[in-house]
Amino acid sequence: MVNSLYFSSVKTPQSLAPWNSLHLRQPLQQQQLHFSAWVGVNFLLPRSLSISSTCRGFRVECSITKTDVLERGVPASQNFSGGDNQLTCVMKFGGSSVANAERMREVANLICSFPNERPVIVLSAMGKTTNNLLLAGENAVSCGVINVSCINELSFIKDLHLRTMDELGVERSTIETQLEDLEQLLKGIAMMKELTPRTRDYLVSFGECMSTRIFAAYLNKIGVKARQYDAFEIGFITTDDFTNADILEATYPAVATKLHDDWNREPAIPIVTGFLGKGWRSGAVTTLGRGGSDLTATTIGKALGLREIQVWKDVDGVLTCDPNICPHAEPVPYLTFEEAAELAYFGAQVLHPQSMRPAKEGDIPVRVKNSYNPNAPGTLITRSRDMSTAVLTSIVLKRNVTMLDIVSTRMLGQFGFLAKVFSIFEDLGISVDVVATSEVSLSLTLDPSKLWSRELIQQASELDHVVEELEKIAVVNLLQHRSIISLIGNVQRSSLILEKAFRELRTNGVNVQMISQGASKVNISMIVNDDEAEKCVRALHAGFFNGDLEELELDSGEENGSMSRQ
Ligand SMILES: Nc1ncnc2c1ncn2[C@@H]1O[C@H](COP(=O)(O)OP(=O)(O)O)[C@@H](O)[C@H]1O
Ligand SMILES: N[C@@H](CC(=O)OP(=O)(O)O)C(=O)O
Repeated sequence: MVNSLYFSSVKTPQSLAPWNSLHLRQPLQQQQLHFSAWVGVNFLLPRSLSISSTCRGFRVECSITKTDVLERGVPASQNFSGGDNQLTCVMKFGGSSVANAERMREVANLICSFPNERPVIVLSAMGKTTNNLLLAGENAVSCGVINVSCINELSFIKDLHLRTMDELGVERSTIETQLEDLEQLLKGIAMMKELTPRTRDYLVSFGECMSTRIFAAYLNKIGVKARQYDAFEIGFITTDDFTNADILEATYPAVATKLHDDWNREPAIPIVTGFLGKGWRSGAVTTLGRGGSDLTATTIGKALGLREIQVWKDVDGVLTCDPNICPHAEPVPYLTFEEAAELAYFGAQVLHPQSMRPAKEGDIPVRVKNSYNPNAPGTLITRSRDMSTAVLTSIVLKRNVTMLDIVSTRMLGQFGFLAKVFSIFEDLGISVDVVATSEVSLSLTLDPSKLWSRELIQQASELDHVVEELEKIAVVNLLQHRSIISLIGNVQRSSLILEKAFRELRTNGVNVQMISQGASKVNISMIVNDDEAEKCVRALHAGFFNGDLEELELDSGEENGSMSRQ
């Protein structure tokens, strides 16, 4: 018996729109609206409904009236952005920006240096705390209960947080409960000799829960009114995919209502934990995948309909390449949501892969800035940009990818081959990154983040299972330790990009094993061996960003693309 429902997406005859956009942007033409929705948290009861189960949970078909939408739905985003005294932007500060007391002081000064902003602040865990929590958990599995308090990483985490509070003049009691609970949890892990993905998420949540409490206490101490929030308590509702959960639509109205109501009751800068959510079925703490605080920030931006989302990092914006591979990589001043999403998806650590989606849906500009160098202009990510002079924007490397070569055992002209292959991946719940096909053969790479969110043993057996299933219809070659090099740029200049890229790779004696031009038209992906990938990226970067593109352009006779719009 289902007695509480949330309508995550609303299907009108015209479009599929997020729930709060319906209030704001879609005129309600009809008296009766028909909905297709996921069951979630308590929100609204429909007039009629039918429920069927699907692979991801329940699917609900229902209808409610226009009056229900207007009277019982959440307030529209316009309520949050319209007033003179409302919240204006999100500022997200990553672990590197709040790594110690000095950094927290600088971030507080930075926030105060924008007196016209009324920001929502999203914080990650301090410095490398998430990594240390994970290591502490892994050590707890084998160290025995009595040795838990001696785990090095636990001592490091305690010292860092206690020292930070002392240096900031914040009461140690601010995170007393969290430190006690953390040690208790590690003892529990030691007792069980097991660290499940669910426990792992609860364990790492202590990082963000502590950093936000300390920072909010510090702001209050210096006279800036602030209020701390745990994301899982204010409506961040996710799937139950521990360690890599997806945000559900229920989040937007819930978060907007909570932050908006509290602000209106008594204005205080909200300090929200990044990275965390609450699984809708389990009710347990979930995480959004590594680097997930960016997604928290863009989700809040969309939920509240804010003017801008700022993500503050330790680099001068999105760069032409990972600076750890190419130290001379330069900031990219402008990107479209589409370019930024491809870049993040194909491995640029600077942005979380899913973080552009809410910003794009809400059409809210994202600014990537450097908290160590606030005067640097950073990168502005928007719906469209001038592409008239753009060739290549950035080069991205994704390592340790698994590639499959699949050749049909049937004759040429056999239909349904690709459909069969992809239905095997669908059944096994494995997503595919890059694909290249001919009529009887197919090369593809598997999304490592989805694969790696599972237990190692499970991963290996899943790969075996994939191969076993595919071998019923094809000859399969499993190739591991490959890398995807993605060239993100103006694909209206693709011939120029390819000509230049292959010239550089040939000069370096590299053989490309597969190539694919994304349908999104901003990405050309090439697969090479892991051990030659960095060399290739450096050669490509030198060729495109320090090289003589003009010389090539004169020969190419290609038309310049003008404006990219999604
Ligand atoms: N294309 C890129 N542009 C900028 N930074 C990149 C890029 N690729 C990788 N990085 C790395 O991403 C880091 C910033 O991301 P991240 O560590 O998640 O920041 P934060 O913890 O501050 O949110 C940089 O220090 C840099 O080493
Ligand atoms: N602390 C989490 C979430 C996060 O977003 O961190 P950062 O902003 O420092 O990348 C992590 O390390 O994954």
